Amino acid sequence: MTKLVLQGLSKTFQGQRALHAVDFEITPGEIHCLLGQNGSGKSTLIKILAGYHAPDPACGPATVDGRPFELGSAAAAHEAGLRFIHQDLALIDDLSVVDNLALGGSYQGRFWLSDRRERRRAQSILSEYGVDLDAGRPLASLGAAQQTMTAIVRALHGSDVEKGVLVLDEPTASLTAKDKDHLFAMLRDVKSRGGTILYVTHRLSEVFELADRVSVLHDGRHVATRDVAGLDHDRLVELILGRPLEQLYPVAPTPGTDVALEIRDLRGGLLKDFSSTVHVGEKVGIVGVAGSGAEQVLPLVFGAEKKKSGEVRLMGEPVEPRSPKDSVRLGLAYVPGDTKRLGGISDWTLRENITLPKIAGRGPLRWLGKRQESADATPFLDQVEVKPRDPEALLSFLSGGNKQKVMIARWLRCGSKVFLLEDPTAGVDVGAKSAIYAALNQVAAEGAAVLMVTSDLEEACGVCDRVIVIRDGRVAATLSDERLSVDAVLGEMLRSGEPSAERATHV
Ligand SMILES: Nc1ncnc2c1ncn2[C@@H]1O[C@H](COP(=O)(O)OP(=O)(O)OP(=O)(O)O)[C@@H](O)[C@H]1O
Repeated sequence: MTKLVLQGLSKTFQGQRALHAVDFEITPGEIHCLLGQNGSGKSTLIKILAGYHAPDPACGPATVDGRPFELGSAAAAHEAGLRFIHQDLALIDDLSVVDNLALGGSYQGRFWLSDRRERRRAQSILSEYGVDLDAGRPLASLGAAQQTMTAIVRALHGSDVEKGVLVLDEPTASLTAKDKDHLFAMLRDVKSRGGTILYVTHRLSEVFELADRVSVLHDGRHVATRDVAGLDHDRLVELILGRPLEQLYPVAPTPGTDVALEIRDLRGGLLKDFSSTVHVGEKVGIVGVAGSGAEQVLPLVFGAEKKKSGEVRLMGEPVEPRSPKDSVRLGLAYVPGDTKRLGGISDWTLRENITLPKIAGRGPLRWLGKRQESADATPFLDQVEVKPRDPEALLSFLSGGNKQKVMIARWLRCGSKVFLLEDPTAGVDVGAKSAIYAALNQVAAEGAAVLMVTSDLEEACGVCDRVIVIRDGRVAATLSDERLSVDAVLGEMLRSGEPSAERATHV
């Protein structure tokens, strides 16, 4: 019995094969994970299914429940019962949640639209799925996690997902642990009603938590399909990388004692009070559920958002960055979580994107030479394993994870004193994650301080010397050494009530 079958699926972009004759099938009622390194072709496969890309000519037939459907046609995919949550969510920033939920479906009013009625209806749809969100808010004003939940509700609502296939491309990349649990409960519910799910992720713990089977792509080829029950973590990593991975978290240098970054009584947005210090060579993590204020710390420190009060000192000197340009000059590097909106420039080359914050001219007139810029950018592309390794490639042609690696490479090149990173490895494959952690160790060993907000608690505990938990806008706990574990961090994140000043351990 098969639900979805693809045969001999190929896709070529400008002479580059992204998929090579992929045969792939899913059985009804299963949760099937599609895995592979960055650039291995997962999103391309999904975009062909969704009708966003046409496949190469002469591909074999695709079927759902034995019935052929036309690949490369959005209407045919919808008709066949396929529903999608894409990596970029496919929502419209300028519209409200109400209007985004109506996209591709319909409003309630048949002859005229009543804003109040549509809003009430959208609000009740959100609460039906347990999503606590004001439906009237413009999408652009929501955090990444809330946007993802909006896209998920839109895909689930009003479609007989149990009859078709629900396809999710890295839905948890910007979700906190609590949102992820919420999403998984929704997916298990879909499965219990007979639904079939195709799920792309780089978080291998999710595979063991959720999936029945996995399929692995490598350089556009289908290399394996396995039952999850017969796999362990190392074997799965080996299937994805084509080699064993020695160590995901490389041994870190011991932090120094000098203070690199000091933050005192920082307030702004949802953040009510945040104080901490980060030492030279230290890596400090910040975690919190969505809406806790954790996501606000780095933009406030960097000057990307205006703080209400508080002081930031860099190497002992008070700094008051008025603009991101100011912050860069002062030695702060910032990789925002939402790199789609705040990161690179899509129609620029990798060379231009990497050299953007600090353009190095040569000679007395500071001439900019393409060749010199390329030579300057390439070692950083290599350090975090960007594919393609071509400084002249356009950013828009890179896979999601490779775009993220370019943003990291950009800041590694700047030789910054303090790195402010939001979900630095979101969407990055397990091999490249290890390369990014090694690069962070290297900048730390050279004396930089790292402050990172992450939704991946294993990463927080594996990479950071110390993890600060934010709850209700305040520091609830700081965990390090033997007190630092995923369970302890999660426990502090989910504890109810505002943290009291006495309980919070400020360091
Ligand atoms: N529109 C495009 N134009 C040119 N090349 C593209 C385009 N989209 C994808 N590619 C290339 O196709 C290959 C597969 O990319 P794809 O996005 O499918 O990878 P992926 O497995 O989803 O990666 P990730 O895990 O990073 O999301 C990559 O080499 C990518 O650079």
